[in-house]
Amino acid sequence: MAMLETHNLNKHFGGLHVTADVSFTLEAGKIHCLIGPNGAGKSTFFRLLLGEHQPSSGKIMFDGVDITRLKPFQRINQGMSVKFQVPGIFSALSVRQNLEIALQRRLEGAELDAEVERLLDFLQLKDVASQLAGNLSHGLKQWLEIGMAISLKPKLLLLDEPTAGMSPEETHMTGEIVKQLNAEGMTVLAVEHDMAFVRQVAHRVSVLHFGRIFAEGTFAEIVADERVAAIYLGQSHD
Ligand SMILES: Nc1ncnc2c1ncn2[C@@H]1O[C@H](COP(=O)(O)OP(=O)(O)OP(=O)(O)O)[C@@H](O)[C@H]1O
Repeated sequence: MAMLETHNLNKHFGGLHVTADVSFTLEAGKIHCLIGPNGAGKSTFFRLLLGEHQPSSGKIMFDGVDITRLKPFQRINQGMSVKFQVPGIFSALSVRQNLEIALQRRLEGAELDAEVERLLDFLQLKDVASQLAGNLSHGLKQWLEIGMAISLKPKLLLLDEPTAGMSPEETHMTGEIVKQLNAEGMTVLAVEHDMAFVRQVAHRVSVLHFGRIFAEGTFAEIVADERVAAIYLGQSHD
């Protein structure tokens, strides 16, 4: 079953055709990675899914509902959640307080406390629970962000370059977090440059190029595809 589908999605910025006729399916229960060279249109496609951009034409279905014209908050209410690269945490509050605030929309009392502890443990944030979120290392901040993004138990978690700026160890740990969330039932779509992460987590990979889906398959199929290698030649991958 499809968790998310786009049908002939298009986005123009003036004369620039940035999302070009994208028909994309994200199967429920999968981890799907979206890759592509710089400027391929990954961020724009992501923002169309979130409702931060309106498509010029086409349709977006989320868990059987047409969300094409829904506002971002309405999509969140339907069970979509996003972790951006830009921090959305409260720097002047402790790690624990950040999680409490995020979870308060869903839980209270002993259930809230138990879930805060569970997330601190799961995200390896127990030792820094009383530190100010603003003082965390880059990697720990990203995991706190993931904790906040999953606080409403979304059906679909969207991750925008979740491992940007991370060490290989932090990248690996992020992959393990994502795999565990997926094992518990969450569908995940990640825009990612780091191929080690993509190899670690992706059930399926889509390659965007000039705003179109250029290739799609398993990680092994994508890395073996000479056409995909060719579009990356001469590019720095961040
Ligand atoms: N708001 C906008 N107005 C005009 N052009 C835009 C806008 N947003 C994106 N673009 C253009 O659309 C193209 C695709 O950009 P986008 O950021 O979606 O690519 P990307 O694949 O996410 O790139 P990167 O990997 O470098 O972040 C670029 O040429 C960009 O300049």
